[in-house]
Amino acid sequence: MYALSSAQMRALEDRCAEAGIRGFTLMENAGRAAALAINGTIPVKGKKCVVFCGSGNNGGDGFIVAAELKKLGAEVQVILCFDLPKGRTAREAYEKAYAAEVPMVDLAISPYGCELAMSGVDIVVDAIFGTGFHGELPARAKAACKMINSAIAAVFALDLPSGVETDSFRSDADCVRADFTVVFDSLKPSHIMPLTAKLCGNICIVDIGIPSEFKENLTYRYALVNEALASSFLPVRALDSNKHDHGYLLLIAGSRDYIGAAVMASEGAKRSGVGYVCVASVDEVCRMVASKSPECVFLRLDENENGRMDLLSFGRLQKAMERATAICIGPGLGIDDDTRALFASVLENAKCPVIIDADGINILSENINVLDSVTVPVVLTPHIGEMARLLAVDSQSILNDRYELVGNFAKRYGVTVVCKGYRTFTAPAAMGAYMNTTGNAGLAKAGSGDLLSGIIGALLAQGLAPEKAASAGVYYHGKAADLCQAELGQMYMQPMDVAHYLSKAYPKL
Ligand SMILES: NC(=O)C1=CN([C@@H]2O[C@H](COP(=O)(O)OP(=O)(O)OC[C@H]3O[C@@H](n4cnc5c(N)ncnc54)[C@H](OP(=O)(O)O)[C@@H]3O)[C@@H](O)[C@H]2O)[C@@H](O)CC1
Ligand SMILES: [K+]
Repeated sequence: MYALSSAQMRALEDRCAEAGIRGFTLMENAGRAAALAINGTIPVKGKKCVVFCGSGNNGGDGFIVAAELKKLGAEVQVILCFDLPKGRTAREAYEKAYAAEVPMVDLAISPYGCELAMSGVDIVVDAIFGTGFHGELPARAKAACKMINSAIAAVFALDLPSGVETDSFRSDADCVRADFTVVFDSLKPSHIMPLTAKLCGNICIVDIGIPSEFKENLTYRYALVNEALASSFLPVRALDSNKHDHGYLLLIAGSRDYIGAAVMASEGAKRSGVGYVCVASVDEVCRMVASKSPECVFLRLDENENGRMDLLSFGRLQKAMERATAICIGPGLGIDDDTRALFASVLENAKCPVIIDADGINILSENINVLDSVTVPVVLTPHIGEMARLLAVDSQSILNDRYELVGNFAKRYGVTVVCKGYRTFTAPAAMGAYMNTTGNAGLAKAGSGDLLSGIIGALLAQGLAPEKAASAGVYYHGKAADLCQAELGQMYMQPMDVAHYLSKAYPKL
């Protein structure tokens, strides 16, 4: 499911106008559909309803809702938060409510009248601001939002809760906290981003008469990754295919101190459809992976005095790199001069997509500009702490502004970034974000990231575009964790258990 930005919504409105569909027709459709959605949730007949209207088109929708709710038998009042609408379309809507004899009270002139209107209210409709809102709520709107939030009533927001920005995921501290949001035509980015999504309550999307063909060629900026989208990204397995048709993942992972990372990454990879998993590592790691995954092939590299891969082995690695259709580097690698040089050589010589995880990310953050000379697609899978290191800021700054910071980083370096954490999201090199909908706190354990990098690596190796491999990988990793949690519980579950549940998570092809 995709979301449209406020600019895209405006462009659609313009396109409708060019096609002879009046703004007022869309507004009437929106208001009627919203009134029906409200009545479908809580039958309004005999109920006391208050509609807070702003002076823009969101307010215009509010006037239509007020007239429609009255028709449905509700006892309705409008609270005018600002001056009467100046725009022609919203003015027409106001006149409709006036003609329907909906009582109106002005917040600036009669605060007491507004309090009276709100006493014993059952349903509140928030039509103060919609997609036009930006910045901070003006004082009068703050007062209105406080009245809405303190009412013991069901709160329905029209399009967006007032005080929530459409595209930036910022919201005013006093914004409306809705129980339900009636969304017009399409989701907007803030409906799906976790911090603002929780302000919307339950979401109901209604058709307002914008022809669907107008949306066919839009470049979507934000996508909510659900089963339908994730499964549409998965590779198709031809009936007559053989192992060579399904890719060759070269997994450069592990060291004497971090043997398990390669075990988990290879487990994720081999359970995700790839034809070959080749593990390149020191002898002890190869032995351990072989004992768990006899299906893998191995490239044993010399071990240096720190128990890490020795740069002198790089010649042998290069041969495997020629064959690889994707490379995953980083899990359990450790950091020293050899692994730094090994990492730099892999980036320099890779001819296929590369996924960089864990210590690969830590090495990269020492000199992020090496990405400027990389010509193959790159996927990075940092958690918040690693992302902070990549951006050289503190973790709290990332948490405050993660979509913008990570999105700008992905664009600046031309890489796909999987920013891991609560509601992991994937920022492609182009623009926007894929918001994940699966996963739980049982994944907050060492090894989960290794498993994920193996899964994404396997999907990349099968030829998926980086943002599709990353967002589908994150989705099925999270779905497997949700299935695992349901049977084993968050305390007990381990990444290797999650790998087992991939069998139930992936669609049966
Ligand atoms: N797209 C469609 O097809 C359809 C859309 N419809 C409806 O239109 C809604 C969008 O309407 P809208 O553009 O008039 O903006 P709205 O949210 O009512 O705000 C009003 C004005 O407030 C202003 N403003 C902003 N921030 C402010 C601040 N901090 N403090 C003070 N003022 C501030 C800002 O003016 P600005 O400051 O930018 O000059 C803005 O223009 C949309 O959500 C949906 O409900 C439907 O009718 C059906 C068809
Ligand atoms: K609103």
